[in-house]
Amino acid sequence: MDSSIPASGFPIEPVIARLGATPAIQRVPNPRLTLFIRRAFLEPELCASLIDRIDTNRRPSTISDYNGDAVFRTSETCDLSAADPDVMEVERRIAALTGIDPAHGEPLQGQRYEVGQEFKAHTDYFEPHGVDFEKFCSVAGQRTWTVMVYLNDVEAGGATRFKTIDKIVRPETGKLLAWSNLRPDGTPNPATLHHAMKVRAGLKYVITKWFRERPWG
Ligand SMILES: O=C(O)CCC(=O)C(=O)O
Ligand SMILES: [Fe+2]
Repeated sequence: MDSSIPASGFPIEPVIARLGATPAIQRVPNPRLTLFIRRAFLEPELCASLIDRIDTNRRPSTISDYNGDAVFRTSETCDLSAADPDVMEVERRIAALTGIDPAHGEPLQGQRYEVGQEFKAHTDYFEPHGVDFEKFCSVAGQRTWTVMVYLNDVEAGGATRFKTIDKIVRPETGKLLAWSNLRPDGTPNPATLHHAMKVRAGLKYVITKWFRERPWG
């Protein structure tokens, strides 16, 4: 572990410096949001193996702070086993990339979208004044960083749109996205708003890893 990186990923500057110095990573140039993209972070074989896990173990996705829209998030979710060697390999690589302590991470999840499924515009941080804040954040605190990896090339649709900064990221096998949900001053950043747009043809698979202010377990 790199001792210069805060275990939680906050303050964000040391993580930004580390990611910024990583070969093959690009930072999306925008003053309002810290967003990095790394293509081909995971090789196709590992992605395929994770897709198998997600296919066999999925359940309907859920949301916090229910907003009355029953079709806000229509995808399926898979809780990936921390004892699975492929999952352990992904965890190890995310830790090596970011320097953030795995103890501050929620268990790795997979998400699967069929044609017509989406996750409408949302933020990954929990609304500090939302009804569910206590329930989701009393132990581990707020979400600091989001790391997600697309596991396949989607035939049509399924891009991730960061509305506020007008940036659209297209799914591609093994492509990683990492962003800070917090601003440098620690407040949640509304410019992280993102929409997993409807898949138009084929299937879409991603994995998501969320880091917290305090240890998870
Ligand atoms: O599938 C995507 O493109 C984004 C997924 C996402 O935003 C989430 O699971 O929180
Ligand atoms: Fe999200």
